[in-house]
Amino acid sequence: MTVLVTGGAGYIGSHMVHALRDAGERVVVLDNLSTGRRWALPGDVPLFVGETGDEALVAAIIGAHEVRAIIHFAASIVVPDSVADPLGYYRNNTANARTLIEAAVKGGVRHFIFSSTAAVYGTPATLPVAEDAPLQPESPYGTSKLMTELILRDAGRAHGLAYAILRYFNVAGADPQGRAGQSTPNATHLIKVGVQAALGLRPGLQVYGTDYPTPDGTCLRDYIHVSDLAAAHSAALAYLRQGGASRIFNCGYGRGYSVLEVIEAVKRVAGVDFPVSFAPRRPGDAAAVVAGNGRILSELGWRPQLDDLPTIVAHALAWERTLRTRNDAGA
Ligand SMILES: NC(=O)c1ccc[n+]([C@@H]2O[C@H](COP(=O)([O-])OP(=O)(O)OC[C@H]3O[C@@H](n4cnc5c(N)ncnc54)[C@H](O)[C@@H]3O)[C@@H](O)[C@H]2O)c1
Ligand SMILES: O=c1ccn([C@@H]2O[C@H](COP(=O)(O)OP(=O)(O)O[C@H]3O[C@H](CO)[C@H](O)[C@H](O)[C@H]3O)[C@@H](O)[C@H]2O)c(=O)[nH]1
Repeated sequence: MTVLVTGGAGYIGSHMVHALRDAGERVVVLDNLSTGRRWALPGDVPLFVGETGDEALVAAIIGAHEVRAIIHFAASIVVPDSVADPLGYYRNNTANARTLIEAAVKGGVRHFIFSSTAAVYGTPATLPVAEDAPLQPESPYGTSKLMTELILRDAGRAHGLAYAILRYFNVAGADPQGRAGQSTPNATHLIKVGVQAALGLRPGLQVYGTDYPTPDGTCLRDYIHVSDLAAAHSAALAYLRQGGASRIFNCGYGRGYSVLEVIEAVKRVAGVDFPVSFAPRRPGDAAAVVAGNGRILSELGWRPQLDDLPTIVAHALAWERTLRTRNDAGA
C-alpha cells in the first residue's frame, strides 16, 4: 500500500515525504515542478512529473503503485496572485483537485488528506478561530480551497472516501535535520523573506500595512513549524486508517505574532539588522488569524514539538544558508 503525495517536490510536501519514509511508508510523488524541485526529493522516491488534473496519469499511478492514500499538497499558493489571476487559481486549486478526487474514487483510494488553509475563515470574528467558525474567504485563493473542501465532503459522503481536511495556518521553518526547506526562489512568505533579508539576499523587507486593528497595527499570524505540520498529517493518516470519520482539523499553535514581532525575531536570531520599510496593505490579507487547535490536540493526540518562534526562524535561516551554497554550486 502506497501513499501518493501530490506536490511532494514542494516545500511542505517534501517534508511530508521525509516523514513518511522515516516511518517506513512506501511513497510516490506527483508534481509538475512549477514551484517544486526534483532535488527536494530523496533519490529513491518515484517522481511523476505531471498534472493533478491529468486523470489518466493519476489513474495509472494509483493502479501501478497500489495507492490507497493520497496526501494532496499540489496547489497555487500566493494570496495576492490569486487576486490578480482568480481563474488560474480556480483551475489549479479547485478544478484539478476535483479531477484528482474523481481519479481517487475510481481507483479505490480509501483515504485522502487535503491541504486547506486558514484563509477559508477570512478575518475571523473571534480568535482563536475554531473549525466550525463562519467561512468567509477574502481572496480567490481561500475560496478555491474552500470549494475543494466542499467537493471532498460531498464526494466523500457519496463514495465512501474517508478524508481529513487540514487547515494550515502560517507554515514556516525547515527540517531540523536540514534535509528539506522552503526553496522557491521568489517565495513571498514573511519568515522566508525575512531570513533572505538577514542574509543579504534581498535589500530589505517591506511591511504590508501598519493600520490594521491589531496591537501594533501590523497583521497577526499563527506560525507553525513545517515539521510539526508534517507530523499532523501522519497523525491524520493513522486516524483514518483506524477507521476515523472524515474530519476537519486546524493546524496551528494558537498563538499569534505580528509582522513586526516576526521581523524582530529574525533580526535577533540572525544577529544582524536589515532595512525595513512600510508599504500599503497587500490585497487579500486578513488582519489577524490565530488557530483554535483544541480539536487536533484532543482527537488526533497531536503534540507540537517545535512551537517556538526563534526555533522556527533558526531552522529557516539554517536552510537558507544551505540553499545559498546549493545555488552557488548550480544545483
Ligand atoms: N505555505 C503555507 O504557509 C501554506 C499555508 C496554508 C496552506 N498551504 C497549502 O499547502 C500546500 C503546499 O504548499 P507549499 O507551501 O508547500 O507550496 P509549494 O509551492 O512549495 O508546493 C506546491 C507543490 O505543488 C506543485 N504543483 C502545483 N500545481 C500542481 C499541479 N497542478 N500538478 C502537480 N503539481 C503541482 C508545485 O510544483 C509544488 O511542488 C498547498 O496546497 C497550499 O495551499 C500552505
Ligand atoms: O514581505 C512581506 C511578506 C509578508 N508580509 C506580511 O506578513 C504576513 C504573513 O504573510 P505571508 O505571505 O507570510 O502569509 P499569508 O498570511 O499571506 O498566507 C499564508 O497563510 C494563509 C493562511 O492564513 C494561506 O494559507 C497562505 O497559503 C499562506 O501563504 C501578512 O500580514 C503579510 O502582509 C509583509 O509584511 N511583508
